[in-house]
Amino acid sequence: MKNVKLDIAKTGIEISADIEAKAQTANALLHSGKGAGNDFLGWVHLPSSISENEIDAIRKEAAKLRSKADVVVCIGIGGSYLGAKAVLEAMSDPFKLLHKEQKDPTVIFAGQNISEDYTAELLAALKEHSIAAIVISKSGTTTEPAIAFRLIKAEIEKRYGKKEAAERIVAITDKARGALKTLATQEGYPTFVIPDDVGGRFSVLTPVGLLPLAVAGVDIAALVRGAQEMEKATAEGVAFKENPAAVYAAVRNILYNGGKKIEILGSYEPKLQYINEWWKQLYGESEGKQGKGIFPASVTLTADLHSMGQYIQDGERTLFETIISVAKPAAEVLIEADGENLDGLNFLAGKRISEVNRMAELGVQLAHVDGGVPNIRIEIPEISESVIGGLLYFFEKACGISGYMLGVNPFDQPGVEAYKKNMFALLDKPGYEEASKAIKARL
Ligand SMILES: O=P(O)(O)OC[C@H]1OC(O)[C@H](O)[C@@H](O)[C@@H]1O
Repeated sequence: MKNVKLDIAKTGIEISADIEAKAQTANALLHSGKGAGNDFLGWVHLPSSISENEIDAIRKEAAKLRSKADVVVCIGIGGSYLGAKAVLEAMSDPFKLLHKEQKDPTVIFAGQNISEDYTAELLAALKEHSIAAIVISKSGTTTEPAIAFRLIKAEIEKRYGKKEAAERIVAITDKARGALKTLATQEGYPTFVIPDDVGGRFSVLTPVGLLPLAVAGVDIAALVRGAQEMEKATAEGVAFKENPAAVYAAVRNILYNGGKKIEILGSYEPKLQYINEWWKQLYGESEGKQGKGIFPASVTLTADLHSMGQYIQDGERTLFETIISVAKPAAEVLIEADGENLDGLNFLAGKRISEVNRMAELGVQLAHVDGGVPNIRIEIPEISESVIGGLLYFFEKACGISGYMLGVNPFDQPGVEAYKKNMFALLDKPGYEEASKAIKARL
């Protein structure tokens, strides 16, 4: 697959016929729909099922928000946040806001925490801008985004009136259930549906990811195109060695069973930092259950070599590393010669920054391998919408395969409820009276 080249040579692993067969069976199970959690397999064929009309409808709504607001607040958490955030960061100039001219509205995020300071500073900054909001929640009942939306909705209504608020707020939620659906219907907000059979962490290629990205000026058709190509490249019937998702899942499985319990995803391109965060939810919620699962961690390089490098090189040998390696930077910056050479860097004169970055990457790879950290390399040709779309689907497909190989249902997240019950009990939510008494006694 040209957009995702998987190199497992530095893991030192030979994949046995048995593991290969297990990976192929797991992939076939995703396609047959006979495995655990099979009511959440809508993402498998999602890319190829997105129609031009759907893309057009999303673009149309995005154009409306773009025309009305210079800041669009995107409210959501977990799978209703991380996909859009990840792609937006990957596709954005990190210094965009320093430019005097802004051609696209700024998409910012809320509802991904319950920090009073974050909320206060956000509301204060919004005062200086025309605003709109996209509120996203599959269940329609998640506390963090609901609180943020209550405040942003009030701000929009106060400024523009209720009628205009319905032109500036878009809801993305379940087709029928949940408080957000009821509210959106009552207030007359335009609404996009998150399909029943697509779980939050697999929803980046639904309006959940696509609408905020279209508002920000990201080419969503290219994103989807890249995912469609990857859907084909990882389909059932593709030979194991040709299917990067199956190979990645198989190698992870072997490493895990050999005692490597922590996977560190990293990249030498800081723009990909939130791809790591999106990936952590995808793999953490899908695999971390029944006392099992690789713990997904991440680093941004080379920054974290100066903080986590020591541990990775020399700490507990329970780690392996997966590096997303970008073959071609979009820009070119040369290191110049300096007459005085006081910093001693003239040996780098005439080289591109990316050459130094590449040598850092290759040097680190060998050092970590020598230190007992197997290294998986995922090479992508560039950071573009279609490549990122392919990368997202690659990780999703590999996650489904990997979860089935591990023997868990990769599509539920029962463990997430425990903290919610405690929080509601502590906040005296109606219906939690008994739990409230019990938990307060434990404080
Ligand atoms: O989209 P929502 O229903 O608001 O859910 C947002 C997030 O909340 C959770 O508690 C789940 O663990 C996540 O899987 C989900 O993505």
